[in-house]
Amino acid sequence: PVSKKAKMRDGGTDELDVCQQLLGELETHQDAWPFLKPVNPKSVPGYKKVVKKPMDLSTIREKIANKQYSCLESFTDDVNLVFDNCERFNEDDSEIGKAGHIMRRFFNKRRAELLK
Ligand SMILES: CO[C@H](O)CCc1ccc(O)cc1
Repeated sequence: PVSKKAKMRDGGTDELDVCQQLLGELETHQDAWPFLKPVNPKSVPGYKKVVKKPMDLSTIREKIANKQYSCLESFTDDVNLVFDNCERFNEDDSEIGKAGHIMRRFFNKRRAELLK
């Protein structure tokens, strides 16, 4: 049987490449500014209580570097967590709320394009 290792990249783009490509595009998007670094719970009243699992793009970058994602799905779960947290804490028509919706739509579109 094909070993797990043997399934690894053969010059083709494996799932890790897709994660790194998508993360790079999210980090450089003009509306990424609310999501680049962890929210400082000391500077945002209520955030620590409301948002049970904080997540941001720099933490996702670190998790990729530490090989903490087993597949594109586990990476996608963390990206969605960023935008789900944003919806919980921000009105849809606020500056940050609007940025979250734009970024989520962009991610879903680019992920579909890269997987085609
Ligand atoms: C991704 O940003 C977080 O949802 C925090 C948003 C926020 C930060 C400070 C404020 O005064 C209001 C909202």
